[in-house]
Amino acid sequence: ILGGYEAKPHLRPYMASLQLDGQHICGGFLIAEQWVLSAAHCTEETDGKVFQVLLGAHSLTEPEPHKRLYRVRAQIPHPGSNIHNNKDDLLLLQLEEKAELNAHVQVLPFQREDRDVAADTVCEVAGWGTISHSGHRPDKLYQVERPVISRDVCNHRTRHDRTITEKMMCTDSRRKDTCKGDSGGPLVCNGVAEGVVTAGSRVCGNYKKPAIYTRIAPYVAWIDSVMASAAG
Ligand SMILES: NCc1cccc(Nc2n[nH]c3ncnc(Nc4cccc(O)c4)c23)c1
Repeated sequence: ILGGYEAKPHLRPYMASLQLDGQHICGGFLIAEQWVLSAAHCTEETDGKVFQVLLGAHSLTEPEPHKRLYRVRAQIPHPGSNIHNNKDDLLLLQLEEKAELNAHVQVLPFQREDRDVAADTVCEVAGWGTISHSGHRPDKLYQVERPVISRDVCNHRTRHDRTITEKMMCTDSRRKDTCKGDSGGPLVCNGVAEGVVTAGSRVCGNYKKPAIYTRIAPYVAWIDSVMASAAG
């Protein structure tokens, strides 16, 4: 997160850190007791290794009550996701067991109605991604508020030039923005997850490249079917 600030500990109890060998790779969030939603691109440089999911954390390294690392039973990328574009950039992770819910570990509701969030709506995004252009990785969760920008503005030829589909949304990226390691985290508008951070052009903090999110509502059928099929 660039231009943001340290989050108040445990006020975002749905936040997940997707880790490999103890290192934070991507964000994610708890959508059900045994399910985390993240971004498919997060599996790109993992050469087939399976993530572990840290829940209940504020600090990545310090011991904290209710902080717990979960093994992952299955990682299911959306069938339409691919390395060449940002389409269908979603990843479902089934935890080895149901997460123990408490004050620090909670599910975040996601938007089920497929309707665009109005431009200028101020939403929040949090993550353990880099907090400087030099790539400084924070130990604590950071967050920032960002206004939604319309798809037409985001698709302008000087911005993302018609690559933003109706299954994506954008927020202003002037100074305050998502960055490396924030992918997979939720864009929360009025307490509801509306989008999932995708890296897009990978640029951070440049107003010419607004932040891009995969909208969740268009994927409700896929999410529900995967969770139902693997249930039990
Ligand atoms: N703002 C959109 C967005 C969301 C999520 C991730 C990303 N960026 C990145 N995703 N993956 C990356 N691998 C290497 N470098 C990256 N960006 C980077 C790193 C240092 C300085 C800087 O100006 C940009 C990214 C960008």
